[in-house]
Amino acid sequence: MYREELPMGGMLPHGALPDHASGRTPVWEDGAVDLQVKGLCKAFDPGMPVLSDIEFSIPKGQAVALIGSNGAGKSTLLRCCMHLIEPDQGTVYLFGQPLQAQTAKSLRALRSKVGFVFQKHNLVPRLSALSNVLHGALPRAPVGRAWFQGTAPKALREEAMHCLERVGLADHARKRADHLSGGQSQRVAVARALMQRPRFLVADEPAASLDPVSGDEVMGVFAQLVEQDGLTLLFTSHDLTHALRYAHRVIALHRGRVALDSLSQQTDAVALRALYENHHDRA
Ligand SMILES: Nc1ncnc2c1ncn2[C@@H]1O[C@H](COP(=O)(O)OP(=O)(O)OP(=O)(O)O)[C@@H](O)[C@H]1O
Repeated sequence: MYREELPMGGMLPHGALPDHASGRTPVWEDGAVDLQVKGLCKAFDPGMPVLSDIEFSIPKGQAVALIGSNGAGKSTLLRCCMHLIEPDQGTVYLFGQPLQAQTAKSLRALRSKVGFVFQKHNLVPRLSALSNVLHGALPRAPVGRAWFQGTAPKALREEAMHCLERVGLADHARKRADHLSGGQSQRVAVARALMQRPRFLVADEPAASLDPVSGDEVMGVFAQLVEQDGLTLLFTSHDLTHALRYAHRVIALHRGRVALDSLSQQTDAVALRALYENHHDRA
């Protein structure tokens, strides 16, 4: 059902992400686990838990949508998963490594394999799209001011162009970031994340500030990267339709707890929608 509904402008290859409606889901057994969360709890104020007993694992290559209403704890969970903020309890394993046991240097090394994309793309406005993409190489390449004025090594510039091609923006490489549309800017942010050569993409509401067509284009780019490059994807969204369309698996948070997980509950699209809307009504 959802396959025919994809309004992707041809960006998602036919037969790409699994079809919740048909119940056809890939087998994820015995593969590497990129992210494992065990017993995670977080409160910003004493006695006011924002996240309680969160548990899930994401195998390599899986696309997971984290959905929930405002204040459900989605962004806090993403940040705890990458140790951008410290959980109060629980353990997070990234690529099999427990994050709380890492030194600052080894944490940076693990995180360098994760490409982040946020709702606000945070591009440098006066720099070109290509220069913004080059920023993604900074963790692995020597930094130089002149770099961003066009003297980055040829190999890196070619790689950045390739990243722009992947998001359909090679023609806009020389355009200043502040002359791009919101959807184009977000795709440049995805290209910048790709320049990190990530294994895992994490996106916090990447389509929330975009119109529906641009939002679908950005999500289609993510879907293509999952399908073609085998990248793992974790994104938050308020939009159940996006979640069903662009993720293999949907995890819904409700008041800081996992209220449903489409993988463990083997829920089809109709049941998932009903469950989610039921949770919303009770929120
Ligand atoms: N730094 C912080 N200090 C105090 N409270 C915080 C902080 N960050 C988040 N919160 C609180 O934690 C709760 C969950 O917020 P979070 O941003 O994780 O939710 P969300 O599901 O991402 O919401 P939205 O969809 O609106 O972005 C909210 O009540 C929020 O006020």
